[in-house]
Amino acid sequence: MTAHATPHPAGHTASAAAGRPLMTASGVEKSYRRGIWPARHAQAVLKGANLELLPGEVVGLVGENGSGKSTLMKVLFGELAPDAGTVEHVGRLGYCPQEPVVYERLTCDEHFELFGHAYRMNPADEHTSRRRLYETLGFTRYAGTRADQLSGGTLSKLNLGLALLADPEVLLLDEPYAGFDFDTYLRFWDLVAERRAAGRSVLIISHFVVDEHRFDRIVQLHDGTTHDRPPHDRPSE
Ligand SMILES: Nc1ncnc2c1ncn2[C@@H]1O[C@H](COP(=O)(O)OP(=O)(O)OP(=O)(O)O)[C@@H](O)[C@H]1O
Repeated sequence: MTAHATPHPAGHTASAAAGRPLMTASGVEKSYRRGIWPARHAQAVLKGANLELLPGEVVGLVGENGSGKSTLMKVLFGELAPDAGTVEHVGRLGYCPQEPVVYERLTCDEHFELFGHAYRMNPADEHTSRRRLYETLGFTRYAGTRADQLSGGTLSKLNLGLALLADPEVLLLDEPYAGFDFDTYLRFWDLVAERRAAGRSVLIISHFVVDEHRFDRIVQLHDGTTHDRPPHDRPSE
């Protein structure tokens, strides 16, 4: 369950109103141990990555396969501890991992109920949010279906819905729309636009150049460090 959210510390709204970053990562380093003895070695994936997410910003995280995008996102969410560096955030975090983390035997409704409890939402708010997510993402008819009987695309909708349930200040999405049909894909971007308008921050790992105009800013991960993508590398709109 912690794959999708963290509790809600006090004082989050004041910071968003002041326009201070909702998330700041500085000097993040992370290595993985690889191989078996005597060839065991550490592979440095992040070598001082920095990231700042401001209220109302939708930021794209790009980089070639294996550059460390998912690793950075896991560190931002707190699923992985960095070897060095700091990550701070304000308010609630929503996280949509690349591989859906769900309970096979629970229905979609039961997932929302469970996550609503974990977020300490009151049941009426949870129901309203759940209904809206079913409608927006188009999977109301699967409310009573168990996760192990869902198609890949519907599972992705549930994964995203759980990350959005509690209206998090910071939303971290790891390739969230890979399995979506075109209508859902467009509705996904409507949801993202709503979050921007509400002063929330969204970080999205994306491989699609055609989506780059939808971001306010693009951060590229290369050789373990983050770089702002220069405007001239962006496609014309
Ligand atoms: N748990 C792990 N143990 C060891 N190595 C790992 C682990 N997770 C990732 N790696 C390695 O770290 C590097 C970065 O992986 P990561 O998944 O963060 O990259 P990515 O940019 O998200 O890739 P992609 O675009 O293919 O999704 C890769 O070389 C990968 O093999």
